[in-house]
Amino acid sequence: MGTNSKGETERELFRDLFGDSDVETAETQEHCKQVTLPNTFDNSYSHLMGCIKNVDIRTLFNNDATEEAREIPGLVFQKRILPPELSTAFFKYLEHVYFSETPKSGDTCDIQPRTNQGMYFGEFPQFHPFSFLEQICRLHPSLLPASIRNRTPSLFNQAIINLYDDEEGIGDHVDLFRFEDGVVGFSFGGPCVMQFRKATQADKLKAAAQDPKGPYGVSKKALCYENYHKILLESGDVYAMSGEARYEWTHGIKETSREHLQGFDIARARRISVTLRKLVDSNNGCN
Ligand SMILES: O=C(O)CCC(=O)C(=O)O
Ligand SMILES: [Fe+2]
Repeated sequence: MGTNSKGETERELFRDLFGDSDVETAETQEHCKQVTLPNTFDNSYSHLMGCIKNVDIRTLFNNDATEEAREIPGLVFQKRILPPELSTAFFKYLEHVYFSETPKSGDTCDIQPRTNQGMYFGEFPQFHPFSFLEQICRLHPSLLPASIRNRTPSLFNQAIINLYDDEEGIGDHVDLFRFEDGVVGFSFGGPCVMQFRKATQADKLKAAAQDPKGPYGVSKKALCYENYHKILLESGDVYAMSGEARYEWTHGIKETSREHLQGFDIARARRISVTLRKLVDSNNGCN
C-alpha cells in the first residue's frame, strides 16, 4: 500500500471514529509536522472492521444458546454470540483505544490513578464498532422486548467501557434511573461470574441518585445476600436486562481472582465490557 492510500485510509478511519473535525486537525497537523497516526490504532480498528464486514448478523443468533433466567424476568443472555476471532479483535481494539496507557493492577509503577472506564456519548456512527453491537441488539429476536428493540431514532446513545484486571469487580447495583429500560452488556477477554440479587429500597434510592442513608434508608441488618443468581460471562457473551431484571434486581461482579460456578474453576484475567444504554430524554418532562 502506497503512502497516499495509507494516509487516505487513516483519514477514513479517523472520520469513522471521531467525525470530521478530528480529521481536519490531523490533516492540518500533517502539513506542519508530519504527524503519523499510531499504527496499532489503525491495525486494531481495521482488523476489527475487517472481521465485522465478514459477519452476517442474523447468523449469530442461536435460540439454543439463548437463555432466560427463570427467576429474573427480563434477564436474557446468549453465550458466545460473537465468534472467537471477532471477540479477540474487539478486545484488542477496546484495550488500545481506551486503555493503552493503563498498566495492569498491581504494577508498581502505577502512580497515576488507573483509567478503568471509558465512555462514549451520542448515537453511534454507521461504521463504528458499537453500531455493530447495537445492530445485534436490534435484530436479535429475544434479547430485548420489541417495544425497546424498535425504539427510534437510536436504540442506545451511550456506551460505558469497563476494564477489570485480575481481582477487580463491581459492587451490586441497579443502573441509574437516568438510563432508560433495556441495558445490554458485551463481555470480552477473561471470564467472570455476574451475580444478581433482589434490589433493596437502598439500592433503588442509589439508582435514583438519592442518598440511601437518608430518611427512607434501609438498615444494613435487613440485608441478606445469600440467594444470588449467577451467570458465567465469557469472551463474546452478551446479556440483556429489561423490566424486572433492570429495575428490581441488582447486578455485580465479585472482587476475587478465582471463583467457582457449576463445577467450573474460573481464573480471572483482564476483562473489558461494553455496556450499551440510552439516556432518558430530559426534555420529555419525565425526570
Ligand atoms: O462489566 C459489566 O459487564 C457490568 C458493568 C456495569 O454493570 C455497569 O457499568 O453498570
Ligand atoms: Fe450496571
